[in-house]
Amino acid sequence: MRYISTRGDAPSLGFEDVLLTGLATDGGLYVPESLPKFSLEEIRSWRGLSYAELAFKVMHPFVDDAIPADDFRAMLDETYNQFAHKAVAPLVQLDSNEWVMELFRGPTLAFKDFALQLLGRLLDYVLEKRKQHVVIMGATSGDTGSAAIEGCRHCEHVDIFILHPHERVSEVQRRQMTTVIGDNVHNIAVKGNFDDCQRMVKASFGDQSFLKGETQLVAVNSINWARIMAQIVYYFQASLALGGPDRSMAFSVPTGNFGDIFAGYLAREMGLPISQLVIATNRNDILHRFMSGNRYEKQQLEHTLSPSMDIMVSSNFERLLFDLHGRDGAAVRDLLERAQTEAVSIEDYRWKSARKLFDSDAVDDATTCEIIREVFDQNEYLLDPHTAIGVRAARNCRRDDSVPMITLGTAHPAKFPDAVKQSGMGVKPELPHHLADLFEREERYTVLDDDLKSVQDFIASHWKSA
Ligand SMILES: Cc1ncc(COP(=O)(O)O)c(C=O)c1O
Ligand SMILES: N[C@@H](CCOP(=O)(O)O)C(=O)O
Repeated sequence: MRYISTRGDAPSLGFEDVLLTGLATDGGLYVPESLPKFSLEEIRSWRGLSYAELAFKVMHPFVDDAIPADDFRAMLDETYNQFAHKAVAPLVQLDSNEWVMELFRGPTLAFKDFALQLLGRLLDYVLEKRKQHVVIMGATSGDTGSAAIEGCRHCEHVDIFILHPHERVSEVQRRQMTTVIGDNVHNIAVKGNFDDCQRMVKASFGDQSFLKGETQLVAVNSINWARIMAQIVYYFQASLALGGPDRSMAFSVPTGNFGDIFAGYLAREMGLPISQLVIATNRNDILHRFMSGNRYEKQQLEHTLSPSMDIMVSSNFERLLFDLHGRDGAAVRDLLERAQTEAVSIEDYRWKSARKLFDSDAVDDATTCEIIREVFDQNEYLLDPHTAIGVRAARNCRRDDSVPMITLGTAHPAKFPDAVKQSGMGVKPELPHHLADLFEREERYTVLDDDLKSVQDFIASHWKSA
């Protein structure tokens, strides 16, 4: 399997190199040159497989011969055996034909564990083979950071630097990152927002001279293809559990960086019958505005009760635009360069083809609280604010009641006790046992200005060999 850039002007890479990359040299994102396609018969034959076995079927074509099949299987077993539920991604029914897929049963309580616990193992494997050291640089609005740290903290050949927006993540999220004390773990609180953090990460991938050629950067954000690849699997899992592929499914996806929903789009392209994908955003609704009116226009980023989705520049939207433009990298580059400074649209027929599959909704904080209360009253089931946005959008956008509607439950409510409290809920979501003493643990992090040079100087002077 070869991977090509969405901007059409970077060398194609194999899986191992794509794993060790962030942005392509032309500033684009890597995507598979062609997607594996599965027949309904083949998908049907996967009924009854364990999550790890299913993950192997779905992901192996992407990994190809870069990792021997038995080694890859062992990594998948290890990764998904550490989840707290036997089903790994259990489904909870809210109403007739309405479901939440709980993606928060991994060690750091968010969907990021599905890819990042695997990514840590993949990196360890490849770096050990190459005897190579790398510096991981990632941006987080709260969840990627802790999952990446958990996934990579034991990697011998890695230093990990995670940038989070200072005072803009929940206290639980911050502590999940900053209480992991290790010589190779570095948390930076940036006086800015998530977009500022992500901008610095991308700029650093574009020019790595601050590392003086002594090591290289690797991405843990969903700009790294391996993240998207691992997130495709649970769409197959949910569908198979509810009668797929012999019936079509709809998914509602709490969306920020557009990685999770792009994985759903790929599952469909690979042959899984999906009739609807709902983009569920908070007030930072650039994607909803684009889907409703074909106008892609950045606005001021707002702080909401769903902080992990406080994102304006959704990296993976570029991967969808690439497909919408017939994989014309030059057209994508031109569009995104213009989008830096002005509102942009795409040709009507391209936009309409996106609209055939994607619906969208934007949910404000008051409505988020309302839906948390409503679902708790009806089902005695506590939603986190991100999942609540997904449930609300699912209900608003549903096209066909006979099609199962599955909302991706992207985080555990215990990560956001303040939002739960603001919803007027009398219940306090408990942290699971392994995090019960989180508030007593020592924290370590460095606060820096929103300044690229300060961040790069910090990294240059703190990675192991520096
Ligand atoms: C809890 C939660 N829900 C939803 C999202 C949005 O996912 P994506 O960025 O893949 O669109 C994120 C962060 O990305 C998240 O942490
Ligand atoms: N919500 C994310 C933001 C980063 O998204 P990613 O999927 O590209 O890593 C977070 O919690 O950090």
